[in-house]
Amino acid sequence: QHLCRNMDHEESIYSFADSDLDLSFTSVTTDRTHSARSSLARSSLTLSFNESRLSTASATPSTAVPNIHTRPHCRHDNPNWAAVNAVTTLSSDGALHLRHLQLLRLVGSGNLGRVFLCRLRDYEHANFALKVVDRDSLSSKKLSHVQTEAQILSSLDHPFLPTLYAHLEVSHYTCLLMDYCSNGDLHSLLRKQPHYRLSVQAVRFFAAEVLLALEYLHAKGIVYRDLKPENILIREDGHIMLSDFDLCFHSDVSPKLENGTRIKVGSARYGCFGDPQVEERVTEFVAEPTTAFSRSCVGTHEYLSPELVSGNGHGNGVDWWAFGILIYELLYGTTPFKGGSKDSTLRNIASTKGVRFHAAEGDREEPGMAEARDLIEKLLVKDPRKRLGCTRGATDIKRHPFFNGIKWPLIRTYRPPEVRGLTVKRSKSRANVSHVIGVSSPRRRRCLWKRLSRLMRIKGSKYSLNSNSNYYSYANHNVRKCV
Ligand SMILES: Nc1ncnc2c1ncn2[C@@H]1O[C@H](COP(=O)(O)OP(=O)(O)OP(=O)(O)O)[C@@H](O)[C@H]1O
Repeated sequence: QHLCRNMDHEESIYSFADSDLDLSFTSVTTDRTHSARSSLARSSLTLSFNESRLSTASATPSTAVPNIHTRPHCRHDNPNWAAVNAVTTLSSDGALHLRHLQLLRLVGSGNLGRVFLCRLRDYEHANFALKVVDRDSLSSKKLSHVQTEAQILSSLDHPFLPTLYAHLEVSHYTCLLMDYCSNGDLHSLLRKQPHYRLSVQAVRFFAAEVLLALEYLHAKGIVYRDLKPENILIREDGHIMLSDFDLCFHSDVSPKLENGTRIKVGSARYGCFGDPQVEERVTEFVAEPTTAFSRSCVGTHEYLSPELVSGNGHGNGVDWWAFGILIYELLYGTTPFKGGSKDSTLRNIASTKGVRFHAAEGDREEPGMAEARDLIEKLLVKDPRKRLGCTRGATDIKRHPFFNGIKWPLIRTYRPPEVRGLTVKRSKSRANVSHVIGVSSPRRRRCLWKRLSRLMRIKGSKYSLNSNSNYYSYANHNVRKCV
């Protein structure tokens, strides 16, 4: 074992070579800031009736095979890629090895493995998360989950999903190098809020980002099946990253362009700020895995949909149900069908009783709550055939009044809401903005905002905009036609 330990500010830093490995890391300190997942985190269950999983990829050998996932997420403005590329350029076989990594601390452990904060040697500014799975300690079923996760991770390219920088198979360990989320998970953040509740504006922000992540997964035919606040990590910049793909299943999807959908738009005569709404027929892209089917009962009790509980088979609708539960929990601090025990929770879900909203006494109705309740009711429809999202996916959900005003392509540039316990670092990197809106430099961005502000002044608006404005400034004022 080649571990060199360097105690620095009570932080253990480990550098190691690939040979003679012991990655049990029993002596590594745990992250105290986020203490990984809170002890109240709910664990996922897996009960297989007739497993239909992704075909599993064969293990990648540890050496001599380039294990870097350079495809499509390789953007020059991502400092993590720059660091990985620099290291692998100097590596004799062009591959990344464990010896290139420095483990800083343990950030959490789950069913399958442990996750460490780490850096590449000599690249102090690029933080990564390394998920280490000891394959020898896992059942064949859990091993298939690891392979599912690795396979899905390697196919993702979305700002609200993890980038897999490298996949290492070393001895009996599988190591996945991903983006590190310094703000912990949404479940821990929720527990820091009064009554475990977030404001409507904060919920709208997080839900909108989760919706985009689910939309992307579904467009690839991936049904996620484990949506819950514990699996929504928060990056350094306050934007989300959905994690934990071991319970996903894969299905075919046939993307379609649908003509003739009627949507309400601001009238051209009134420009950005016109109240009168006119209807317009639009062509929409719909990519929803409506034929997805699995019988495995997987997920987390409080988030299981009725069709999952019944065990007669389920499809894409389980994610839209869970999305409804998520919005409910973020707003109300608890889940709607929770009972005194796991069994009674499952009974409540399976019963014909609909969702009920528990307002705490003395609660003032926040603007947006009525829309939120309406959306929740439409998502928590027990019959998946009638549930919002099940036929046309996120396309229909995005149009719900709860999300009114959100400029979906710009959401990556919105400033995250101010939430107790959330420390947001404004990224100076261009990657922060260019991924979605294609504005390639801060200078160009400033120009865009200047032009936008000028345009708004011309239109006689009393509102001013700047690139740091919080997203709900946009949400409240319809600037649709201006951008
Ligand atoms: N990229 C990351 N950045 C920061 N923390 C992370 C990251 N990935 C995972 N974690 C934390 O590490 C812990 C375990 O991670 P994860 O849930 O992926 O492991 P797992 O073994 O798949 O767990 P599960 O039991 O949910 O299947 C969690 O507390 C999670 O919040």
